[in-house]
Amino acid sequence: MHLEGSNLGFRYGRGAPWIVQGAHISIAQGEVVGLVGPSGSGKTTLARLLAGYDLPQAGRITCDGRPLLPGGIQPVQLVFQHPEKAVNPRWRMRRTITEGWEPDAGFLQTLGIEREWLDRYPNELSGGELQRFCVARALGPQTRYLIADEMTTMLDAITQAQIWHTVMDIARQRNLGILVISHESSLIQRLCSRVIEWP
Ligand SMILES: Nc1ncnc2c1ncn2[C@@H]1O[C@H](COP(=O)(O)OP(=O)(O)OP(=O)(O)O)[C@@H](O)[C@H]1O
Repeated sequence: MHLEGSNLGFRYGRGAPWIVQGAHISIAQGEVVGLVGPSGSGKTTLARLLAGYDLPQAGRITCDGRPLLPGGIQPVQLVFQHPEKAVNPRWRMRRTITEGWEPDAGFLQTLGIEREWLDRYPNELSGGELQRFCVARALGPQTRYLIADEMTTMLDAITQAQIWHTVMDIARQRNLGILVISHESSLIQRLCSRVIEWP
């Protein structure tokens, strides 16, 4: 069982330079893989392809042997650096969190989400509080692979450690594959059993 991209090619429009070209990547179920590389080299672009946000113009992506399907609940979930861009500002957090699945109180507690935050709007939460919701939302029962693109970069060290501790626990229990994209080499070393140098 793998999340796999083969011979991937992607560019932002015809005539634009190829950002991803001839790329192969494979993440096994249960594996935690780091992806490191210079700024602007296409890591987020690759993450978006692997999560089905954009379609590659060349190559193919499979998740546990099957192509990613548009719409519906996705087995590959992507969490970005900026949670405020990933939520609907007009929805209270209860609606955002239950859009894809209904985590119980115990699950929310493991991510340090307080019950009264559910009635707030995104702009009434700190970045770290909001990112906990984005992480919770991404960890529904259908999730097989998580792509963490600078997921905790903007958080303080304690919050970062708490979130990763919980995510790694859940990943172990459910045998999730994780791709960790980060410029923080200490984080990558701590979490990952394998590191891909990009491009
Ligand atoms: N929507 C877009 N339209 C056009 N070009 C884009 C778009 N998004 C990204 N790019 C360009 O694609 C290239 C790769 O960007 P990407 O965000 O994938 O890099 P990255 O490796 O994740 O960078 P960083 O480490 O700084 O986050 C950059 O040159 C960027 O300017």
